[in-house]
Amino acid sequence: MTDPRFGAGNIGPGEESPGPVAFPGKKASSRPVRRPIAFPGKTRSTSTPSRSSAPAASSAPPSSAASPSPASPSAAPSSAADSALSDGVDAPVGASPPAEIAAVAAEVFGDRLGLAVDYARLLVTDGVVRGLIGPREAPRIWERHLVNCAVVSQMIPIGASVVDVGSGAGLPGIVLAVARPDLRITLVEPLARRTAFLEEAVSILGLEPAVTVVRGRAEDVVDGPPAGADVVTARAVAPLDRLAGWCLPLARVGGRLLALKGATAAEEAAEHRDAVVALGGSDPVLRLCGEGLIDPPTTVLEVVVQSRPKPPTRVAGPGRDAGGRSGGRGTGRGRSRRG
Ligand SMILES: C[S@@+](CC[C@H](N)C(=O)[O-])C[C@H]1O[C@@H](n2cnc3c(N)ncnc32)[C@H](O)[C@@H]1O
Repeated sequence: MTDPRFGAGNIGPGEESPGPVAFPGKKASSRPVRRPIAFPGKTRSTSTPSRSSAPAASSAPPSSAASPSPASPSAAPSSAADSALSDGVDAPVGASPPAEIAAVAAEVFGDRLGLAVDYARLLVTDGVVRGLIGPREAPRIWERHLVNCAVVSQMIPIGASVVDVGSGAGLPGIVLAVARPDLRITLVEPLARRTAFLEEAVSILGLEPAVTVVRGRAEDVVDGPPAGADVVTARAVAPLDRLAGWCLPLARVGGRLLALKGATAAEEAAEHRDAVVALGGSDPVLRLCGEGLIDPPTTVLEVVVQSRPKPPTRVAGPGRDAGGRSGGRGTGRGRSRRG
């Protein structure tokens, strides 16, 4: 079944090679790029909220905390953006999409824009207060984080199961869950302080039961519920070789790792190609997401699982058993780790 929001060209999770998924009103723009890419300087100005008061300092829940209220499905994107922008004048910096990115935010989040606003508000209030997001990120939360992550949704088939490794404050996992209610998403994060925030965010935003939070390291949860995923995502977690060692075992054969990378992605792909292939992955392919929407587009290294990867190598040491496990069976709930 296809979701009209993401274009008729989308395929089901059982198929091997995903066609790019179009955003409403956009033709699909993801394409393989096998050479290093020159990244142009940003032409969009970093976001200056059109309305703001003081820097985020409140831990107040979002306006629609108990029952998120996405913009009306019938509303046109521009209407949704206008509605999101029409919060009270005391809205914290970054809570609403700044004017220069409002139309793009409306396009990528569609009728879930209101929910995205609720999540942005959580990030720039609680997320900043609790040290999960740097205060300097608040004014650019939409451009650098929310939209930047949401455009990766064009590479994820309808109804897919997704594991987001190293979610931190929910990037890209919660963003994808907000943009794509058809996905089943497991957020894997080892640090207690972060999983506490993730669990609260999932509850506040009403993302259950589609989103599950698992506390643990990716290499330790491989025998648990996240395994066998259609797609594994990771952003700013580790170099590609290490990431492949952790993430490929979490995906089914034919499933994919989507590693959100920066400007040196092509070099990283070349450097770690042999290690990735030795782990059972394909040649990494560099893809650009959100072309025509954001500048620069989001850079993703895509690795398809070709054969069942060997279990991750674990090193015995303090706090780890002979198999290298850091304890428990992966969910890690209840164990005390530095958060
Ligand atoms: C730099 S943060 C990035 C967080 C988020 N993905 C983002 O883009 O904002 C890296 C995250 O990876 C987590 N992490 C580190 N090693 C991990 C592992 N082996 N398995 C799962 N998560 C891990 C860290 O706890 C941290 O939350």
